[in-house]
Amino acid sequence: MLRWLTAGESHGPSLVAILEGLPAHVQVTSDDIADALARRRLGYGRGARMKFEQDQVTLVGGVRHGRTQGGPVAIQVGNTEWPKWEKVMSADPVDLDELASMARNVPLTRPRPGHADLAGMQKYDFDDARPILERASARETAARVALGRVASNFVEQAVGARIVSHVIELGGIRAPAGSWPEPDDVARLDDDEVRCLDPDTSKLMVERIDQAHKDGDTLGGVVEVVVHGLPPGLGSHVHWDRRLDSRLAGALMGIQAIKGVEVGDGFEIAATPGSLAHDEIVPTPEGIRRVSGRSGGTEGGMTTGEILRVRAAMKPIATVPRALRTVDLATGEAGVAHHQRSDVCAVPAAGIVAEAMVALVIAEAVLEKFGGDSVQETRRNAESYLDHLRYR
Ligand SMILES: Cc1cc2nc3c(=O)[nH]c(=O)nc-3n(C[C@H](O)[C@H](O)[C@H](O)COP(=O)(O)O)c2cc1C
Ligand SMILES: C=C(O[C@@H]1CC(C(=O)O)=C[C@@H](OP(=O)(O)O)[C@H]1O)C(=O)O
Repeated sequence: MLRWLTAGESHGPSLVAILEGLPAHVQVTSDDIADALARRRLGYGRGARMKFEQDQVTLVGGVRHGRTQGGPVAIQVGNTEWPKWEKVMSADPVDLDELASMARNVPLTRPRPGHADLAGMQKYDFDDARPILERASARETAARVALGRVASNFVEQAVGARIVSHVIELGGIRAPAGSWPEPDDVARLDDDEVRCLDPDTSKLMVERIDQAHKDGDTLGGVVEVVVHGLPPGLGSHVHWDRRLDSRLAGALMGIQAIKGVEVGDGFEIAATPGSLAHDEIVPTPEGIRRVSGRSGGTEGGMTTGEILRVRAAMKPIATVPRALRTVDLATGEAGVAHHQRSDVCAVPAAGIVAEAMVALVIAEAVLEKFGGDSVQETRRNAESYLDHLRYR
């Protein structure tokens, strides 16, 4: 069983993440993880914080000389902004008079519609949104991306599968259907890119972000994760919680601000007649193949061996500069939501987080199917399964 956990706050000293259950000999370095984190930071539309804050990666357990050892992998992602927040976010008690005088510590009592502020304050009994937003913040996704990189190295080394993503919709602008990124399309973005494959659509998306920025507004969109090279038979039809599509949907929905998930052509398939909705199966010189990929590479909750494709819809950022109506919980009066700064759009970053979540789910499914205490054992088991497949 693969288990993982993250801890840490947005303005804390660091995030920490643990991945338990991975075989030995998975090759991974702190540079690999730093590279994945750099991909998450970039993309047009992110706020000022992405420019000055740095992620500092330390592999603190489970890896020796660039290979996992079979024990839990522990990763720390330090935050270079910590010194500015040391008092406000101190784990130990601090002088309350000094704290009260700090601008950074003004109690946040005007909860933002769309963020975790109000429900969290009600549930956890706080009169300040700070303790809620610190953990709700998508800063935590840096820890998931760090784990996702370890998981995707394992998946690639065990079964040869590669995970990539792209932006297919942003601010209501949709990329032309039908093109998917290739396994090597994992380059970092330039500052003015949105990770959409179509250059003309990219340009329109960037303009849309500029317009939203000018208007004091924020944007959402849709990302698609594509996995190349999976064997058939990961996941299972036999029980709801073993279906791979169900597990992928849960993992993607667990990303901050994701409000919808599709597998393959998802909702569009619901409006298509059955004669056109499914992926017909044909014999080819290379073996049994599907002529199309509408199902997104799963049937019966199992991978089909074709390209896996899942989508996640991200709502617009909740910290809207043109602030939304709320209630000031300190006075009970109507007011507008607190706002200091925010991303205008974080859809390209969400794609990288989605890759990480998919990597963790696939890594778990690979281990369930093939087992192995070393990555070479997993690989042998996977090769043997493929060699003995009755229908290929
Ligand atoms: C990569 C990424 C960056 C985000 N940046 C912001 C941000 O700058 N401001 C904001 O209000 N929400 C941001 N969010 C979304 C909030 O974290 C999210 O809306 C909040 O935690 C409430 O959770 P929910 O939207 O799932 O209900 C971001 C989400 C992601 C995935
Ligand atoms: C720090 C990150 O994202 C943050 C996620 C986030 C939120 O509310 O989710 C709000 C913003 O932080 P702040 O309110 O401090 O400007 C983002 O910058 C990150 O992705 O590393």
